[in-house]
Amino acid sequence: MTALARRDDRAASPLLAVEGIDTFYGESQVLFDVSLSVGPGEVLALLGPNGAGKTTTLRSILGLTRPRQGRVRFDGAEVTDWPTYRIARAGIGWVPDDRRLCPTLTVSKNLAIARKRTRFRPWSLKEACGIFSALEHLLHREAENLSGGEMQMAAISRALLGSPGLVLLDEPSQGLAPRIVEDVLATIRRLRDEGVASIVVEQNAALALSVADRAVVLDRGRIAWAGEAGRLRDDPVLRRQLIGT
Ligand SMILES: Nc1ncnc2c1ncn2[C@@H]1O[C@H](COP(=O)(O)OP(=O)(O)OP(=O)(O)O)[C@@H](O)[C@H]1O
Repeated sequence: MTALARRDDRAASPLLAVEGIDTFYGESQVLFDVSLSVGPGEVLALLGPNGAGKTTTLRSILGLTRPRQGRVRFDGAEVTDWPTYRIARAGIGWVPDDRRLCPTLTVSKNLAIARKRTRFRPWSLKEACGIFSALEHLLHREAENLSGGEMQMAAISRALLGSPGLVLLDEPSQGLAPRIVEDVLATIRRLRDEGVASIVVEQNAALALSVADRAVVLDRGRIAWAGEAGRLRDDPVLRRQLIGT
């Protein structure tokens, strides 16, 4: 296959395709035949009640909890069996719900070790500081001394410095002051404008739907609903039925 044909192939298929995955913790099945896709620059809200399987879906995409059935394809390659570091290097960034920075390293060091080159757009430290103006003043602080909001800024910036084509954000608004939540939403919109896709897992469905193009709702490990985010945004009855909010 020529390089041009490969590029055409990539353009025609979704950036990420999760196809019929079943994921287990030990003998306990948590995901049942879950499928979803995300196009380049698209924002997908992944919603559902507590324990529905949202984080497990992100973990399955990253190879942290490997699906037993089904496939995960990213950027034209099947990555289902790849180790997590290779999936990250292919261009998937992760902002976990507990942020997971190295506590004894400075923010600057945390960001430096995350820096990667992928085939996607690179992000500089200066650009990250442009998005989160407070970041510049935090660079020399140890991560363990940051507030929740500061940690979130650092965790999102770390994902950006990995040059992602897709960022997985797990509960990005959790515990944040409204002003920082606004910065996080603005970042997701900026990523979309730059062609970087996101999957946003949120307890706050209204918040995720305010930036999402499409939404998928999980219920007890199964897809309960999938469609345009605007439909859920504009239909509080349907939203209550599906998510309980
Ligand atoms: N490490 C684990 N070992 C065993 N079971 C787990 C583990 N992690 C999660 N589970 C179970 O898997 C199910 C799905 O959990 P998951 O965290 O994916 O849901 P979630 O939709 O992200 O929930 P929440 O919104 O509460 O974070 C739950 O029943 C949970 O108890």
